[in-house]
Amino acid sequence: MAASFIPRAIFPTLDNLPRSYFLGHHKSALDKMKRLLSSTDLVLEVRDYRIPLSSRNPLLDEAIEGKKRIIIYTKRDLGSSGSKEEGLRDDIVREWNYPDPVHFVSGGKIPTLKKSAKALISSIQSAARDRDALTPTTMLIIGMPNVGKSTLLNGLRFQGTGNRKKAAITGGQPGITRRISEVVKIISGATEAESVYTRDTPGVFVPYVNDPETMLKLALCNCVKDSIISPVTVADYCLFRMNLIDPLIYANDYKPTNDILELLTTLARKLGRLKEEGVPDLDAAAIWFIQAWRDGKRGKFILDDVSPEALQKRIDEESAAPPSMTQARKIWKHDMLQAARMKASSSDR
Ligand SMILES: Nc1nc2c(ncn2[C@@H]2O[C@H](COP(=O)(O)OP(=O)(O)OP(=O)(O)O)[C@@H](O)[C@H]2O)c(=O)[nH]1
Repeated sequence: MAASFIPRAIFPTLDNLPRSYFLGHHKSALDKMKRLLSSTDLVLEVRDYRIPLSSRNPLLDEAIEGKKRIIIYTKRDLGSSGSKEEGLRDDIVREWNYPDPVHFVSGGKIPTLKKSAKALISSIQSAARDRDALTPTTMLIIGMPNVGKSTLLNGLRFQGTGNRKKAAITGGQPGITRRISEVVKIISGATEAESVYTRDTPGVFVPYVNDPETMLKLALCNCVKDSIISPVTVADYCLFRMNLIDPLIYANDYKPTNDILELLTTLARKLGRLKEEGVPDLDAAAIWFIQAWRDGKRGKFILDDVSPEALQKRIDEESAAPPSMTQARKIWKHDMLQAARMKASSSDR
């Protein structure tokens, strides 16, 4: 770390930050998912490796209670720097989820996903064999928005059937999948009873996020649309986290700093992202800065605390008077109105 630079120890509290992203199609997908569960043998719950706690969804936990589940942490390639401690960290995540099997996968593209999907396929086959049934196994792939559900489905299908054609549409923004898909064969068994079929589902967000920092982590990992929280705020959070690891991560863009506006102004000029009369476009520079981290080009690190106590701490926080689903929808509408007003007043200036 640069000798004279002292990173911020805490990030400023942001009381006005939107804390919900619970859309109409999230609610209808959840309702339909619940109806499908009676004919589902196995659930694959997908979470983001960089936010193993924040990408859990208690709503989904509640909906699938009693169902056999395998938990998959995707995007390991974006959160893993290859250090020795990571093995211990992964063990803690496994313990959090015991007795559900846990897999860590890497790769937004089929060839890279192929390797990590192999162990997962064995785990699915083992769960399918345990059913000891004469009919094929049916699964649902569920999780928060943009965690990589559709990508995983395509990768599993290639690994399990040899079919490379995409069965599910994927994309870099949350909400690409809007409806529960038809069933797709992902494992061809020696007999039909040994085959496995799955449905892809739209990402479902939590109704309300108690802790503003959790909302920032979800936004930084792109589980929330970029239009919901100001990109400058998300970039500032990204800078804060980079500084705690090593400010040299962004040495290509700027010298070590705690001042996001200074950094984005320089970056906007460097990238040629200028508005009328040469005014630096800070939002455009912020999105570029965030995206570089999301793509693994500005440091690979995780955002949640992974310690044996962290899961229980999170559950305790979540149980502190959660709003009802109706209240959550109201909060969401209020947050959106507020954000639109702030946007309108800043463009008037
Ligand atoms: N680097 C990397 N990228 C991944 C991985 N898994 C998925 N992605 C990328 O993450 C983005 C989101 O993937 P999707 O599969 O569309 O996510 P989803 O969960 O289906 O998204 P929703 O439509 O919101 O439900 C895409 O750009 C993928 O290429 C991974 O393991 N590593």
